[in-house]
Amino acid sequence: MIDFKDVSKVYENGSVALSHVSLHIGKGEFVFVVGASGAGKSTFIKMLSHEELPSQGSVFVDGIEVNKLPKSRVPYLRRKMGIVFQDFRLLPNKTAAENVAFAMEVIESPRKVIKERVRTVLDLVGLLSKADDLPQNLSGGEQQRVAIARAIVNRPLLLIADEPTGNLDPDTSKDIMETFKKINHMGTTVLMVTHDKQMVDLMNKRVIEIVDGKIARDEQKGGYGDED
Ligand SMILES: Nc1ncnc2c1ncn2[C@@H]1O[C@H](COP(=O)(O)OP(=O)(O)OP(=O)(O)O)[C@@H](O)[C@H]1O
Repeated sequence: MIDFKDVSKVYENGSVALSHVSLHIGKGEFVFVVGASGAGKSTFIKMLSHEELPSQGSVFVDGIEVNKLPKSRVPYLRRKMGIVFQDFRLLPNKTAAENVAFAMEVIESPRKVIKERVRTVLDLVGLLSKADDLPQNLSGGEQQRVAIARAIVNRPLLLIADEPTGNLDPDTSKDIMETFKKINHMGTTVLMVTHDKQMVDLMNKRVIEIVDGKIARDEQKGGYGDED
């Protein structure tokens, strides 16, 4: 699903964000990416969506060599992934259902399919009863559920989450994590950047730790580690 082959990233100002990273993530895995602030986690994720390109090495997603992809094919690559952010990023003047539907409208899905699929994913994340509510009338956890529904509505192979529980309390975070687990069990590969030690320790999944742009640890059924 994901392959990094000796990937380094040096930004224009000389910051070394990734240094000789090689790894493989298989289809259907659930992987946490942890590490201190500035370690290179966001850069790692940006390599997958072609938001940043490596200075050296190759990045493969579902057989596509991302670093060689022409700009015109980037939307095709991005359709393979759904992304969830810490700050939800919902459209404030659209309801929960409309926010989710929007992700299908932009790829011109037929209206009937949109209607059915939006209901299915809102049901999956447990928010069908709030389909017609605006984000401002939803709790943080509910807003994040809408964001997750939006990220999966086009059935991506890969779900990327960048600090998805960063703004949520521990109980809500636990519920959100259960939702990711459910989506993973349905076959979607999940890659999650987090500082949430409690969640990583609880989930008992693969943990990749980045320190100063290098993979310092790659452990199956790992914990968060010592640093905070
Ligand atoms: N656009 C950029 N231009 C220059 N340097 C950058 C850029 N983006 C990141 N960096 C640098 O690259 C290094 C890795 O940054 P990155 O954002 O990937 O870390 P991170 O682990 O995601 O941090 P955080 O947990 O704080 O989000 C840092 O030294 C950062 O200052």
